[in-house]
Amino acid sequence: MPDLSDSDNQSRSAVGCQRFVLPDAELWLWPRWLDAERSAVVMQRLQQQLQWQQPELRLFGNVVSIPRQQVWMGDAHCSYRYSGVTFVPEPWHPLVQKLTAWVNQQLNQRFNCVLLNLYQNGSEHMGWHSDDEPELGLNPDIASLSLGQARRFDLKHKHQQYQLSLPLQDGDLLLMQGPCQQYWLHRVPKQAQASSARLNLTFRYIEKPL
Ligand SMILES: O=C(O)CCC(=O)C(=O)O
Ligand SMILES: [Fe+2]
Repeated sequence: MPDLSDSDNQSRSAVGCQRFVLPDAELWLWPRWLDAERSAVVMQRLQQQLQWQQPELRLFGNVVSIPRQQVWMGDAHCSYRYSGVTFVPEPWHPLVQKLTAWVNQQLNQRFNCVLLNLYQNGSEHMGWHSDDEPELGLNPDIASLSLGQARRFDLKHKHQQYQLSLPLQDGDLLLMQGPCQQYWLHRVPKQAQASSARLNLTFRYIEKPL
């Protein structure tokens, strides 16, 4: 088992980090932030050890299962409501907690909850949305770590003709900053040629109520 605390990952200013300055958003990408060996271990353990769920959501009046599996995890106060359903967080899995601490240290963040998404193959996907739930506050920073099968991550501006696609590969860490969630949508589209599983973790911060 690779020691996840033995990090030689690059800091934010290091070579290898790509910065995308967009209208109304800023993105940072650290390709291969997690090396292939660590990534494979993390992916295998989390696939096996988490209680993956496929909740039903109400979308435009219809009740449908989400086209992927997910786990909502974090500090106890981090309940999260979207599409008419409230998700109470699972307690921290030690490996997810370690990754979160690691991301926080390297990105100078204080993420305290994580949405884990498991896409078994290219037919599983996530539609256009913004992570703009009120719990996250205005202009939240959101980091996303991708493991396994490479998938396309699309972004499009809500009011202007801007679009962007990033191929997110095994081990890549992406940070969305600025008013990205207010002005942009993002999605993971279906991709027929993607035959194996991808696990994605999005790190978020929810303030503790007084
Ligand atoms: O799987 C991904 O890369 C995107 C996940 C995402 O957008 C989300 O969890 O809100
Ligand atoms: Fe999202």
